Parts: sequence; C-alpha cells; structure tokens
Amino acid sequence: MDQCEDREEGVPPSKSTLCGEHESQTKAQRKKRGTKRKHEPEPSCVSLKSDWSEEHFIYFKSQPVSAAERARKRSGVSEEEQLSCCALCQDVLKDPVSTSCGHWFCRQCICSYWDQSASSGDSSCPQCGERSRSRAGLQTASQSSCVQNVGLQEVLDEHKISLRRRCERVNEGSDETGSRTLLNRIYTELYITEGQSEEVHIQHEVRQLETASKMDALHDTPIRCQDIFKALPDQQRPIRVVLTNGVAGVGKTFSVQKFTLDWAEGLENQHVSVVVLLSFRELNLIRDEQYSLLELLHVFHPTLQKVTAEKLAVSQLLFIFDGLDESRLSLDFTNRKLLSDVTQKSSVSQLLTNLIQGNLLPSALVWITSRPAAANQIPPTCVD
Ligand SMILES: Nc1ncnc2c1ncn2[C@@H]1O[C@H](COP(=O)(O)OP(=O)(O)OP(=O)(O)O)[C@@H](O)[C@H]1O
Repeated sequence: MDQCEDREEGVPPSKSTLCGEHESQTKAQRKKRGTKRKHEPEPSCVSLKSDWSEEHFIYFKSQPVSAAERARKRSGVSEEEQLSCCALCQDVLKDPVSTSCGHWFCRQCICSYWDQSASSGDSSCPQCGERSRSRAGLQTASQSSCVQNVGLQEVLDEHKISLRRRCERVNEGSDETGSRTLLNRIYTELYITEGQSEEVHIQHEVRQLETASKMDALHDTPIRCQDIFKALPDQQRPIRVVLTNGVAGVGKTFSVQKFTLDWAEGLENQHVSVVVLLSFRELNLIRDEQYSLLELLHVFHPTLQKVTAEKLAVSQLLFIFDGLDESRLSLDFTNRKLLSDVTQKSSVSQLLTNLIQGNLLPSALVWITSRPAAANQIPPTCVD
C-alpha cells in the first residue's frame, strides 16, 4: 500500500502524532468534503505560489551601502576609531553627535564649523561633504541606536502584517472556487500528543493507527499547537526541534497556519521575534541552486530584506518547514559540510540539515511537519 495515500475513514487516530479531536468531526468529514491535494507548481516558474501563500517573486537586491559606509571604506578608518575620535579636532569625542550621514563629531566642533561656514548657509558634513540635517537634528549615540532599533522593529511589524494576511484566510477542503474562509472561524482544536522520536520513526503509518489505543498513557498529553515548543513538566531540556507527524489531511498545514496567525496577531509566542514559514513544496523549486540562509529568508519573505546577518544572530527565529513528505531535497545528515555562517552559500539541503542540527543559528527553533511515511528523513537524534 502506498503509505502516502489518504487513509480510510473511521480509523482511530494515532498517538505521538497529530490527530483530529473528533474523528467524525474533522478528518472523516473533511474527507467527505474532499481534502485538498496539493499540486506542485511548475519548476520552471520563478514565481512561487502555494494554496495558502501570496505570490512571491524571487529577486535579489544588493544590500544598500550607506554614505557613511562608503566613506569609511574609502578612508580605511574602522568604525570604532571613527566613533571614538572627532574628525575635526582629532581628539577623543566630547558630547558626541552624528550628522545624518553617520559621522561623529564633538558637538562644539561641528557647531563652530558650521558657524564659520554660516555665510554660505552650508550645513554639509566636514568629513564626506554630504548635506546634513541642521544642528537641531544632530543625534546623540543613544538617539542614533534607538533609530536603528525602531527601523528593525518596523521591519518586524511589517513581517507580522504580511504573515497575518497570508494565514488569516484558508481554502477549506477541496474548495477551489477561490472563496477563502477566515481560519479563526473554522479552526477546531486538534489532538496533538507527545511521542518518543524513536517510536515515530520506526512505526509504519498503518501500525500507528492500529496500535494507537494501546499506547502508553505517559504520552497521552494533548498539546495545543501554540504550545508546541513549551516543555512539559517532566521534560528537562528546552525544545528546539519539533517534528509533527500526522496522516494526510489531518490538519498539519492548518496547525502551522494557526500557530503563525496567533503569533502575527500578537496573541501567542511573543518571545519569537521572527517566524519564517516555508513549505518543502516551495523549497523544491530551488533545490539545485546555491543560497545562503540569509538569502533564502529574503527570497521567500521579501519583508525581511532589511534584516541583516547581525540582526539575525541576536533575534529569536522560528523556522517552520511544512510538508516534508513533499520534499524532493536529499537531506543528508551524514554530510560533513559544516555551515555556521548565515551568509555562506550552499545547497538548500545543506542549509536545512545544518539548521536542524544546530550548526547554523543554534538558538533558532525549527518545526517540521510530515506524513509518517516521510518522517524518517529526520534522524531521531535531531528531534527534541
Ligand atoms: N484544525 C482544523 N479545523 C478545521 N478544519 C481543518 C483543521 N485541520 C484541517 N482541516 C480541514 O482539513 C483540510 C486538510 O488540512 P491540512 O491541509 O492542514 O492537512 P495536512 O495534514 O497538512 O494534509 P497533507 O498531509 O495532505 O498535507 C483543510 O483544508 C481543512 O478543510
């Protein structure tokens, strides 16, 4: 029997997997309505589209280089040196202020400089010549870093809005009419249970269903999808990598969408600063290309274009990879190519294996969903 095919109706739900709360109410009814089968877009297409995502276009933009950066590169002076020394008096900065191009001066030095050139009405930067904001607009160090953080916060807020738009409406079952329903209106709580990762990996999908009722009560603790990264009382270590295993049509995609929507609406998991929602179907399209993790993020989530490698390193990220059973990547966890730099280019498979193993962004959370037949692609040792 093809393990990936939809299962018969009325079969008891499996444990250590994701199950409909009431079989009669969720899976069976859904099957009658007809579970939507996912279709893979043509690989030749450069626009990525899924049934629940907006259309994304793959494009690259070179990182904008600030005038300050250009000037610094030209002068060969390090940023630290520039920040500690006034370019006018060449002494240690006193009451430091920055011009709009990012150069630092003692407040008194820059004000006297502009006073001297007042006749020409000039308020250009003495260092790079760029026109600057007036003296009232000069910024202190704390104001300047505040502006940078506000910038990042704006980007993250924009990302939340974009994910909210993407997840708030869904196609129900096989309804291809284009009429989309609000996820919150139809979402029913699913029955997710914790399982030993070894059990999940060795079990055949049908055996899981058959033996569901006989399994150890220890694992029979229902978990809300929003709590998927919260450790249970008897769990000692934090949960970093989660693999959610469930039969076809049981609601894995709905769960990751609900999780993402609640996060984007500011309701749950607010300790996560960026959710990166990806499906293996989308990743298949670039499986032969070389990307860095940072580029991957920018390509699939254009709202994150302004997020730099430095910001990624200090942000709590959550990567959601939906539908491992649809993956055409060859995830080789024995490959010794170690990646630890988010700007290092590699194959998508290597990016994923390094991310899952914790070599790349060791503090990033990872959530993978799969039908049981494909779950053994992730070694049990990598799953918390
Ligand atoms: N929590 C839920 N509440 C209400 N309806 C649901 C829920 N989960 C799933 N459904 C219904 O079941 C259909 C299939 O769900 P979903 O695509 O999430 O399943 P899946 O487990 O990801 O399936 P596959 O393995 O085929 O990808 C949805 O289109 C929806 O109609």
